[in-house]
Amino acid sequence: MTTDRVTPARTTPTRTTPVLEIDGLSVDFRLDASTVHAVQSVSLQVGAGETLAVVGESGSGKTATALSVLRLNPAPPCVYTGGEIRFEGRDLLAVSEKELCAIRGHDIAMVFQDPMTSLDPLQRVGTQVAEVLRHHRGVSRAEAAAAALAALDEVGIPDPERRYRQYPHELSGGLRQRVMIATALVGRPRVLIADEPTTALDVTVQRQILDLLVALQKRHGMAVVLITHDLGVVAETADRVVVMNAGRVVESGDVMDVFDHPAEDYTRRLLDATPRLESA
Ligand SMILES: Nc1ncnc2c1ncn2[C@@H]1O[C@H](COP(=O)(O)OP(=O)(O)OP(=O)(O)O)[C@@H](O)[C@H]1O
Repeated sequence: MTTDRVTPARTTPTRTTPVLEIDGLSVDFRLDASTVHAVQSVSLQVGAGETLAVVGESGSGKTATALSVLRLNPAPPCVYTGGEIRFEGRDLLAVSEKELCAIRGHDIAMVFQDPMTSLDPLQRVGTQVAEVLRHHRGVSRAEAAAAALAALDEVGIPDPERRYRQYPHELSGGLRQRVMIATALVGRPRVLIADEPTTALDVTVQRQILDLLVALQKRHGMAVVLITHDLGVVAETADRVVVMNAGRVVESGDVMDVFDHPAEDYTRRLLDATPRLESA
């Protein structure tokens, strides 16, 4: 039997000091004939060891918000029209491209839905993981290779020595996503932004990847921003949730509070569209 209520499967831990803070962010896409106000005065924050889920229907501005953190929205047509994104006392919308380059992948990393678009098809996967360290940490080739191998092992890739030398097309979707996670985490970022990291995978592999992300977060104490359509995933993995609609935050709070007592009709409708989850 299914009902329309999601039951969160875990309690919400204490909020920690924010590592990343988005404050009043507004983002437009200026097209020839019109302007899309994709993100409107969005504020959110995430602390070390905490998972913040960002949910909302398609087109609600989740990805545009996430990409803004590293200024990865395509400009043009993207224009950042307001707000601040604070990381370690710096406003990421104001720092130089050089500073931002040093932060990307090192302090703040991202994992996307489709690893095929993020991985270089012409480079061995191990080399791609190692490149992050070569680029950001300036370590020797041998050190980077050893760390990349360890990272492939850590994300649960079987026979990592062999996989290291393979190209993305030789790996399954699940293994490719593990490589992406290794690439994101090898630099030991303080913030991981995961945008629909399991959507392209089949259901059993989705579960494995989510479990992996949760385990890695616990081990390394990262702040995680998880963008997803799947409120079941939110109930199981996130501490707090931000609900977006039409570019705005309509509701936010601890997952259990928001899911048990949604204040907004929009949140209620999202929850109503989600099959019941059994408590763990
Ligand atoms: N590069 C772009 N050029 C023009 N419009 C864009 C661009 N990227 C996003 N938009 C628009 O901005 C709005 C927010 O899009 P966004 O991708 O952030 O939504 P989303 O909530 O992440 O959706 P989904 O869940 O489908 O990924 C949408 O109206 C979208 O069409």
